Amino acid sequence: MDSTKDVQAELDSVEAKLEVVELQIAELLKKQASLTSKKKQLLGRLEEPCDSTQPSGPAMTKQELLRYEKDDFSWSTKLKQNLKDVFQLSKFRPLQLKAINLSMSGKDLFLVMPTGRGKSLCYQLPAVCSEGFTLVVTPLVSLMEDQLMYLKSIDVEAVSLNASSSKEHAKMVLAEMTDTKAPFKLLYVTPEKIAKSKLLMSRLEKAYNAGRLSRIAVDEVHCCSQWGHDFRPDYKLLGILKRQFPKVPLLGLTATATSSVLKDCQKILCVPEPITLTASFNRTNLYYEVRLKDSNSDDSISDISTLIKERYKDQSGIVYVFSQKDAETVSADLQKKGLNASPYHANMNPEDKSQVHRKWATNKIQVVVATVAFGMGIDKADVRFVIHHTISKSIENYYQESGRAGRDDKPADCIVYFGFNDIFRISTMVVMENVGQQKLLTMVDYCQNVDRCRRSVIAVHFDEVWKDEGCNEMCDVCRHGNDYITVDITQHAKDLVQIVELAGSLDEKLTPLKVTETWMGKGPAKRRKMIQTTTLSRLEVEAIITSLLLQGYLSEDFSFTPYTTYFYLKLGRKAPLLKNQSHSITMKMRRTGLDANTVKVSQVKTKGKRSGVNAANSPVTKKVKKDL
Ligand SMILES: Nc1ncnc2c1ncn2[C@H]1C[C@H](O)[C@@H](COP(=O)(O)OP(=O)(O)OP(=O)(O)O)O1
Ligand SMILES: [Mg+2]
Ligand SMILES: [Zn+2]
Repeated sequence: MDSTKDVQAELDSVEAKLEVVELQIAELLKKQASLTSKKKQLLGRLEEPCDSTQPSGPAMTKQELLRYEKDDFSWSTKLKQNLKDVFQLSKFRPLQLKAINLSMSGKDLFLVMPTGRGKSLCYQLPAVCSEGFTLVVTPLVSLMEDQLMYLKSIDVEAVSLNASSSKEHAKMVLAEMTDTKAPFKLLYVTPEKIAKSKLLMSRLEKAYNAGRLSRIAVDEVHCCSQWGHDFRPDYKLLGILKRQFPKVPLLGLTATATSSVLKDCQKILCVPEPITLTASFNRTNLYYEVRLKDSNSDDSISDISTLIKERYKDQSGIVYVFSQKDAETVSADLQKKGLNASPYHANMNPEDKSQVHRKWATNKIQVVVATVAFGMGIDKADVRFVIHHTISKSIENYYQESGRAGRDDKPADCIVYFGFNDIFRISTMVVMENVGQQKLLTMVDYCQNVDRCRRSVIAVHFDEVWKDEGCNEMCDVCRHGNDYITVDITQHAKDLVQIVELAGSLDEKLTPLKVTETWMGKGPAKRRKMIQTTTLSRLEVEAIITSLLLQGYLSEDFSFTPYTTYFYLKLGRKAPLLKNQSHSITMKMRRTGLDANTVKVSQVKTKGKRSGVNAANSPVTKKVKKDL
C-alpha cells in the first residue's frame, strides 16, 4: 500500500513539475512570437531607406538603386519608343522602369509585385528592345496562350513549346532559335519542357553560344519553392538554366512570395546574388471585409445576391467557391435570384470555359461563380467585387484571388464569407499538402481577427513593413475601430476539453460538428449529464472553438479511408495548461455588427447579450478589456 502511495506522490510531483515546464514553454512560445515580430520590425527598419526595395543579393545602396530609375541609359530612348508604339502605354507603373533597367544592365532580379500590376511588361519590353530572344518559363499552357494572343495583337513575334505543340511546330521553333534572321522575340516554355527535352536544352546551348539568348524570365517563380503555394516539382530542375547559361540575366517574377520562399527560389534557380525588388502589397483601392456565414443556413447566398444587386448593380465581379459542385449550385441560386451569373470550374469543357470567360470579359455575364480554376491570367480591369463564398486555403491564395478586383486602380471590394464548417472542408483538402494546414490556419486567423487592420495582416504575412495609417479605413476593422471586446474563455475551454477527453475515454472521435452540438446540449442525455453544456449561440460556440484551434488548445485529427478524409478535433498541445488553476485564455470578439448589412454579426451581439458572451450577463465570461 505504502509503495502505491509513494508512487502516487511521486507521480503528483512529476505532474506538478510538468505543468510548470509546460507553462514555461507557453511563456517562451509567447516570447518567441513577440521577438520574431520585433525582429521583423527591426529588419524592416534597416531596409526602409531603400523605399520598399530590398536588395537581398549584392549590397546596393539606395543611391545606386535610384540610378536605375533614370532614363539616360543607352537603351532608354528605345524603351520609351517601344512602350508607346508597341505596347501603347503612356508611362511606367511603380518599379517597372527600375526592374527593366536592372535587367537590361544584365543583373539577375527577383521582382515581387502584386497581381495585375504589370510584371509581364518587365520582360516583354526588354525582349523587344534586345537582340536575340527571351526565354520565358510559364507554369500553365493557358497563361502562355493568353500572352501569345496579346503579343500577336500588338505585333510582337512570340512562339511557344509545350506538351501539345505539334512536331512540325517544335521543329520549326528549334531551328529558328539559332537562326539570326529568326523573327521571334519571346519563346515561352513550360518547366516540364526544360526538364524533359534534351533537344531544347541543346538548342538553347547553341543559341547561348551564338549570343542569341538575351534573357531568361521565370514567371510565377514562387512555384520553385516547396514553401510557395502552387509548388511544381519540375520548377525545381530550373537551376540548370543558370548553370548552363551563367551570363544570361535571369528575371524571376511573382505576386506572392515571402522572403523565405524567395531564398528557396534563389537556391533552386542557382542565382547567386539576385537583386530583389518588392512593390508594396498595399492595394490602396481595395476595401477588405469579412462577413460571418451561418453554418446552419444558406443565408449567405441571399446576402451575396442582395449585395450584388444593390451595391454592384451592373458591375462586374467574381464569386469564388470551394468546389465544382458549389460553382454549379451557387451560380444556379444566384440565377434564380435574377442575377446574370455563370459557373466556371476545371471540369467544364474548354469551349464552355472560354465562352464564360469571353462573355464575362465583354460584360455579357455579370458574375462568374468560380473555383480557383478561374485564376492566373484573368486580367479584366473593371472588376468591382471579388466575393469569397468560402475562405481561401491560404493568405497567398486569398491575396491573389481577391487581387483580381480593381485592376483599373478604381475602388473595388474584397469580401470573404467566413463559415465554421468551411474550415474543415478545406482542411481535408489541404491535409496532404506541405504546411497546408498551417497556411489554412493563417487564413482563418485573418478572418477571425477583429482588432488588427486586415491590410496589416496581409502586409506582415508578406514580410512587408507596415504603417497603420496605410489603410485609410479601407478595411472593416479600421472602419469599425474599437468595436470589440476581449472575453475570458478559460471555462469554455475547460468544458470543451472535457468533452473531447470524455469522447477519448469512450474510444470515440468527435467531428467539429459533434463537438459543437455536444457542447450545446444536443448529444445523448447520458452524455449530457457528464459534461458542462452551454447556452451560447451557435456562432459564438463556433467562434470559441475556432479560437481554441488557433491558439493550440484544440487541434486537428484526421482519419483516411480510400474514399474520403474525416476530420476530428483532439486536444491541442496547450490543453494540459488548463489544469493549472491560474492559467487563463482570452479571445477578442466583435461587439456589434460589421455594418448595417451584416445581419449575421448583429446576431452575435444580441444573442451574446442573452446567452453570456457579454460579461455583465455571464458568470463564466468575464469582460477583460473594453474598447481597446
Ligand atoms: N505601365 C502600364 N500602364 C498601364 N497598364 C499597364 C502597365 N503595365 C501593365 N499594364 C497592364 C497590362 C495588363 O492588362 C495589366 C496586368 O499586367 P500583367 O503583366 O498581366 O500583370 P501581372 O503579371 O503583374 O499579374 P499576375 O500576377 O496576375 O500575373 O496591367
Ligand atoms: Mg503575370
Ligand atoms: Zn485597415
